[in-house]
Amino acid sequence: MSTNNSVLVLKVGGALLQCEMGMARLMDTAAAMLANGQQVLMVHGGGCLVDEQLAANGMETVKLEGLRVTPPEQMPIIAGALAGTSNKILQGAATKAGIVSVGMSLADGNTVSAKIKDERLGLVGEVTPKDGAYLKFILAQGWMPICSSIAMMDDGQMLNVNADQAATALAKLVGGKLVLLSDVSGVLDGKGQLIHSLNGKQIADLVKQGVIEKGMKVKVEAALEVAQWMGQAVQVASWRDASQLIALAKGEAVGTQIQP
Ligand SMILES: Nc1ncnc2c1ncn2[C@@H]1O[C@H](COP(=O)(O)OP(=O)(O)O)[C@@H](O)[C@H]1O
Ligand SMILES: CC(=O)N[C@@H](CCC(=O)OP(=O)(O)O)C(=O)O
Repeated sequence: MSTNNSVLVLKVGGALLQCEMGMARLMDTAAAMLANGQQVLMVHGGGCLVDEQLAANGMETVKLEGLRVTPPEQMPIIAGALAGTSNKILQGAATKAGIVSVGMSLADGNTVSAKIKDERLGLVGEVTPKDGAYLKFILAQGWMPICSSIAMMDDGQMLNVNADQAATALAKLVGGKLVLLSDVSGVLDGKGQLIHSLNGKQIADLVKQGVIEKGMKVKVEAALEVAQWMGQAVQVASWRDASQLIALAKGEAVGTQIQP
């Protein structure tokens, strides 16, 4: 496949949305990149907002290996929290930083194909790249797409997709460079120290040892899939760390490099 490094796919985790300063710093970084002619596609989660909204509606949160079990009655709340609240909070921060953005979801523009991932997870989706025309149009204007991880099947059924897996499909679609930004500085070892580089075998070992678990397991596996597809490292880093953002803007390696 051809790799086009001109698009930077930045995935941000939900905890960012609860940190005004983190959002402002990240959006200022993105604004500077855009001003430099760098195309930026932002993909976001919002797991903690979903947890809050479900609790406020008297509903329970159940996760299986980092993925939210999504019964049909929870789907409207989850879609509201991700495609609604989370998406618009980020769009607000982007607008404040002077970025022209397009708030969207995986359901827009024929961008991905979506199907049920595993019946045990309910309305959880698995997405594959379909048509990049809509995203490429937005990017070509110098605008920044801000994409939530709500997808739709051909019959109109909404699906809840893990946002790291959403970013994987979009990075493949645009042949972009993927950076997964979380609330931790990267993948940490059993002593809480940053691991600078990981390959597939090392990831499998750390998962087996229980050092990499839950959301981080989903994240590193998503990163590995893209690293192998692109033939280049995918970075897992932090939106919290101002120095990582500065390094990122310079194109330097930050956080943990997930090697193909
Ligand atoms: N080895 C590990 N290194 C770092 N974080 C880990 C590790 N194992 C599990 N985690 C957990 O994974 C979380 C990041 O995954 P997740 O909550 O899905 O992030 P995000 O919402 O940013 O996508 C960390 O905050 C941490 O609690
Ligand atoms: C299926 C599944 O687990 N969907 C996730 C989507 C949001 C997400 O991934 O948010 P973070 O990036 O903040 O973790 C969820 O419902 O929490």
